[in-house]
Amino acid sequence: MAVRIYSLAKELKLDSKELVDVCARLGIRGKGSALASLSDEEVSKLKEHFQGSGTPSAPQGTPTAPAPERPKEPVREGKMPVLNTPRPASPLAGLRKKREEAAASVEEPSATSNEPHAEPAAAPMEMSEEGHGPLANVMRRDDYIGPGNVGGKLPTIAPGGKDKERSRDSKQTGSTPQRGRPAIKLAPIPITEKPPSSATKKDEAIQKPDLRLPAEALRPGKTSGKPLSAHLKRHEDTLDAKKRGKDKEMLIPGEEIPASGKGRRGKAKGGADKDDAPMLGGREQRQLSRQRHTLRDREGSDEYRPRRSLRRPRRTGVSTAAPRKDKVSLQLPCTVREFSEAAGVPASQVLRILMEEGVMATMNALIDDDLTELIAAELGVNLELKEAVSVEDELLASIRDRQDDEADLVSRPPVITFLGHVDHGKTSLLDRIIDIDVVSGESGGITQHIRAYTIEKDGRRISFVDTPGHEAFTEMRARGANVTDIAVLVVAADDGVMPQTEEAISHAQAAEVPIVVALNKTDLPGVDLNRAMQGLSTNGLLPSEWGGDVEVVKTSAITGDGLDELLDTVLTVAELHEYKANPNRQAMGTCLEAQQEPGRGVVAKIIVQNGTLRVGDVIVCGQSYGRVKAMYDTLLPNQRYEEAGPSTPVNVTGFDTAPGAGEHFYVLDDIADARTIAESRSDSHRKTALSGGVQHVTLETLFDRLEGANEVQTLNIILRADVRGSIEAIQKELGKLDHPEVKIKLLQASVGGVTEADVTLADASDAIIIGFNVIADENARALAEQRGVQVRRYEIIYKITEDIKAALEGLLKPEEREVDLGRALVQQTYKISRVGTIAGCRVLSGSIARNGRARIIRDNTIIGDYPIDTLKREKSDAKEVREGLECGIKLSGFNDVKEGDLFEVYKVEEVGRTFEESLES
Ligand SMILES: Nc1nc2c(ncn2[C@@H]2O[C@H](COP(=O)(O)OP(=O)(O)OP(=O)(O)O)[C@@H](O)[C@H]2O)c(=O)[nH]1
Repeated sequence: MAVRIYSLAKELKLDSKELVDVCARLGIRGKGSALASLSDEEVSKLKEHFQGSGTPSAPQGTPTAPAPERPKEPVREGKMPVLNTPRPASPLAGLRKKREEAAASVEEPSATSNEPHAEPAAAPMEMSEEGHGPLANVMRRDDYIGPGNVGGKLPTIAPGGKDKERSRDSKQTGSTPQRGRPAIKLAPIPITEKPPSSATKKDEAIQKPDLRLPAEALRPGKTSGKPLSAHLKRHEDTLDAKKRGKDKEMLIPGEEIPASGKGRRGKAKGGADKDDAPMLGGREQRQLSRQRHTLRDREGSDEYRPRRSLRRPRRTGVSTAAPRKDKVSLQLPCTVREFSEAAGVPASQVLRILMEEGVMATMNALIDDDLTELIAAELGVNLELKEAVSVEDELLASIRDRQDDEADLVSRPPVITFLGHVDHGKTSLLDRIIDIDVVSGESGGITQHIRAYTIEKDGRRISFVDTPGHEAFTEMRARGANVTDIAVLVVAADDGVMPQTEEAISHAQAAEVPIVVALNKTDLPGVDLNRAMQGLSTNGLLPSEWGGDVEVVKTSAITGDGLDELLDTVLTVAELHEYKANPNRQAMGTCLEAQQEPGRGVVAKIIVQNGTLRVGDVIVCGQSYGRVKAMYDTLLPNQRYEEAGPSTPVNVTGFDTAPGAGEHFYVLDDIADARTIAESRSDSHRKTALSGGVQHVTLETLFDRLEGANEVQTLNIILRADVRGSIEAIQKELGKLDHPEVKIKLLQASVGGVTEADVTLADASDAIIIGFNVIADENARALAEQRGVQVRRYEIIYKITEDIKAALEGLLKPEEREVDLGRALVQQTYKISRVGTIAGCRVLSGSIARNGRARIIRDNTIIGDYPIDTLKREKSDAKEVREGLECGIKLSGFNDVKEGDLFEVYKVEEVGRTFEESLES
């Protein structure tokens, strides 16, 4: 089983990129990305490598000795002020001066690497005389505890005293015990690095303390959290108070004054001396002097107000970024923005990882499951997937999943669709059937636009859905609407089974509906019914009169022969299948088509599949919703109905917009719910469209589909080949492929080029198309691209099975890729002696390049593949000739070019691997 590099990296606790590098070093080729897969052999090789190198975290083969364990210190919880170096202009100028003096008098610390930051930082604050300086009360708070003694005894180092803790420490480390140091109280610092060994400590040069006082430490606020700023604030107030006189103390509104006389007030009253002044400097000092000035001017006046507004509000500096999370709960697929918000990492970081993987994305781009996993692995985030629960799921699940009681179920009319080759008589037969009904007086005039109607035969009702062809029938299936219960395959007795008959059979079989054959035009003289029956047998429909299980009814739309029998047969098949529904529930069904009609608004032709639809019902269908205003008969435009039961087609008005053909409709209780569902669908539809639409299975993605799937999967294939012999040979080869987890189902195998119908069928059945020695026509190619259907071309039979086998094992490696350049039609040929045949061509699409190769297509079949020898445009050599222009092409080694031949020009190139391709590498 292949394993992705990033998964293995995760397992080995390595960086994906590191593992990619190791792959390169070990000679494991083609693993340029963390998404690349590794075979079992490669995985073992890598694991062996890491085992050999001692530890996976040292892929270079240099095992690192584990750092000595330092006894764990309990870290106090809560906010830790990070100490940053103050700026010169800060009001701490005086303080800094004192600190420097203190630093000079204090011996350089020889503590461990995580200590010097905090220890000296606190020192200056304690440098006030006898520990009674302005900071003393702040720093004496229990919040500040010396390192190495957190949670234990406060390691107070009194000036001139002996610090027992430190002496002990010094003995251990071999450094000189320190004496006469000022009292130092330190805040605990979370330990982020392992301390160096004692040996390292000895050798380590004594460093100057790195003093950092953070902005937070200087900011005013609640005194408990910001000691320095609180101190400064108090200091200013002291000065103010002093200036205003002993008895006149100005209180700043909102400012708290400590009740205790030991605080700043006590000090102020005790006489703030001039030594306090240098504690302030820079901007604050200037502001203060201005304030004092004003105070002096206004003292005693009534309009006096403290000049608080002179101080600029300081920025809080609070980060608004979401905190980074270790575990992320996400619903996939998600956008870059959603991932970044959920994980609390900057989107730019996510985009950078994507870029490193060669994926250029934007904030709103959807990232698929694998990439999301990769990003999570790169960021060390644990990804937890949430089940997608849409509004629709919540509201409609109960309706959809509601199982009807057996007792509530009643028989419903079967829904019949007529399929078959063009001009074999589908419309004529249906017209005739309705004529019968008209004759019986049960239905009125026939409108040719009607595509769904119900008739009665011997008191039993039958509903017909007259889709224009099997493609429309399949189109409906592609949208998940299998409205048809029984398919009537119309085969003209004179023509027999034709290409479109074969297609129709495939479509009906893929839909897994019973087929009844109407062998039509039996009135024609000299028709060979046996030949038609033979054709049906060859295509897997063995007539019942030949011992098979397919009912073949001989009909004539002209004479009306066999029509009753056809209807009887259909009703019998329906009885066998027991189509039932519960008319006593809210209606659900499918929209067949919808259009905007002048005067009536949106008119949707719908078929009720279960329940009963009534006028006034709230209805939601795809991205449309509304209340049923009126219901009309599908044959008689003015015939109104109040309700429509199961299997009844009706024209409905009341939708806000025209729902799409094939969309399911549901009746809800609340119009607000209907609106919510319609809007949420419209949103998700837009999202899907932006992310490139639905992706069908491809041989490259087949393996991914199999991974993690519990049930046996089916790989649906539509085969097109040049001759029937090829089909038989390929069928035989495919039959040999036996995989426990995958069943290969050949939905259709026919001769000729790939058509739009094939693509529609592949779209509806999630199939891949294999073209053997044939190509896809222009429309089919465009449709396949639009629908995301894979069309693979082969010229060697065993290569097909080889590729499928490789795809099943997840090892399909397209090293070379054919890039289609353009197509040119041969309009004239010129034979030039000693040169050969020159084809005068017109470029139909794309462009023709001189370094390309051309496949020669004659009658939809590839007859050869040759490199372009010469490309001329108006007598001069050309490198490239674009669409719409004429040119002369001489092929190397092929002179039998004929007018009407098509050159399909392509080039083979080693393409830089796209994401999908890299999945299988
Ligand atoms: N002799 C004879 N002619 C028939 C019969 N059924 C249909 N036709 C003729 O065959 C032609 C094609 O019939 P349609 O009913 O249009 O065939 P279709 O299969 O609906 O054709 P498309 O809708 O184009 O796919 C018409 O000229 C019909 O008159 C039949 O049973 N006998």
